[in-house]
Amino acid sequence: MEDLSETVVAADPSVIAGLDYWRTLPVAQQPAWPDPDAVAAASAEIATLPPLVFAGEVDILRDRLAKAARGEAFLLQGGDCAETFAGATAEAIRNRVKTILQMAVVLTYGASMPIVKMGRMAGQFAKPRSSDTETRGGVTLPAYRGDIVNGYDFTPESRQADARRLVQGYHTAASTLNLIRAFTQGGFADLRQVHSWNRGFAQNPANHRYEKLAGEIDKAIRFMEAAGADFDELKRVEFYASHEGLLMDYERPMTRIDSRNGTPVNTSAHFLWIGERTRDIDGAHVDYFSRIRNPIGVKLGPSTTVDDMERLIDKLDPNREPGRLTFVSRMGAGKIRDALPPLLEGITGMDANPLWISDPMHGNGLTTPTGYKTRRFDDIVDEVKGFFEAHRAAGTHPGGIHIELTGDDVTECLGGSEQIDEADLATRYESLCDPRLNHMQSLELAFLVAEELAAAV
Ligand SMILES: O=C[C@H](O)[C@H](O)COP(=O)(O)O
Ligand SMILES: C=C(OP(=O)(O)O)C(=O)O
Ligand SMILES: [Mn+2]
Repeated sequence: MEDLSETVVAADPSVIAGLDYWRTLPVAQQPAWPDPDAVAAASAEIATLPPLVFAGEVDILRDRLAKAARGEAFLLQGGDCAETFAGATAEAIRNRVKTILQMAVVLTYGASMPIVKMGRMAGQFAKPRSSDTETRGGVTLPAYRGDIVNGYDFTPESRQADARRLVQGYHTAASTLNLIRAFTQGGFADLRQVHSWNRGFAQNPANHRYEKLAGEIDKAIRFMEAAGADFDELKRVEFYASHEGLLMDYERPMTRIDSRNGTPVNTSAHFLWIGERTRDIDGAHVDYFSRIRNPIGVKLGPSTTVDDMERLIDKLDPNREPGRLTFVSRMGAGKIRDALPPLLEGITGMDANPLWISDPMHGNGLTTPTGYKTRRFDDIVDEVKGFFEAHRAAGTHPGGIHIELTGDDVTECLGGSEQIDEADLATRYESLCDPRLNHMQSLELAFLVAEELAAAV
């Protein structure tokens, strides 16, 4: 009979102490909680709740990302800038998952390469801000820092940080992830459903192009099935959850010890990234993330020096473990061709193997005279092109893209073949933070990236 008993390894006390070392360091971008006892109680409650992801899944993802770093796969990471509690509806979650599945099909088909699918979903609730406050009509209040911290309504009550939101964040992440798992494990993501993922979306040129491609895939599947191939393996799709690891009063209590080997794993998401504003090498975030086993990302903006990058590699990936470290380049279309090549060259002598992905969103923000935060689709495309060019020149692998998107027909980014202009932004602008590509713009971008990828492999 099979022995089902597990060897349970307890954590070394110094490992646990290390997980709290960040508390002695400068910690950027945390809210001013008015009631520290309530925060301590919420964190203690979260620490007793079940993990949202398992250490074994995290390890599989690390292998997938290692493949992407070697140029044998490509990471597609996308979702809201700021998920909201009210936005965690079945329809919105389904539309986002469908959009990512459709983009992944376009990329797989165009580049004949496995696509690692990952949502900025099920925990993307905390936001770093440029300013601690926001002023409207002469009134100044704390900035909105994401639903896990405070409310968006512009009143003193709503903008005050509220520790009860930490626990609500956990439960909203749990129900979102539950639905994602149902969609991706229950047959909905089966490649034989490739047509149905397009149902319900408005008809437009990108959809039309997608339909054509789906028809070709359908034909190929029917041919292979007739020839005896077994496609049941395609019923389930691996789909990973990720968010910015920002809010320490949430991330620390979600950290658990893997009983199989005594190492700490953050169980709030498979993958977490450190933002551009919190990647200080001597700061709390980098220290905490250096101690957990999940694959992690670091955003790199245009001011990043080779020295910054090298110190991050040594601190976060001292053992040069394949799949452990992802650099998310977010330079801006006007800067990437100057800012990325020195980093790609600088790394050659380091025996390091990070995955490089492009976030073409965060370096391309602009505010219209009417006050909308937006981005131009053309700048986004141009930055992606600059990212591929830099890798081509350096002989390194362009390993993925990181996109703010939604499956809904919002009007938040300018351009695309629908030609959204400044006046259109008011029609359907729903993001509480940064502008997202809508469904059609997301598909269009996928077709463009597929062309770049096909040329790169
Ligand atoms: O994704 C997030 C934003 O880029 C970040 O929160 C900064 O936004 P802000 O300049 O509006 O504060
Ligand atoms: C805040 C974000 O990005 P960055 O840290 O690159 O500015 C984000 O991804 O929403
Ligand atoms: Mn954002």
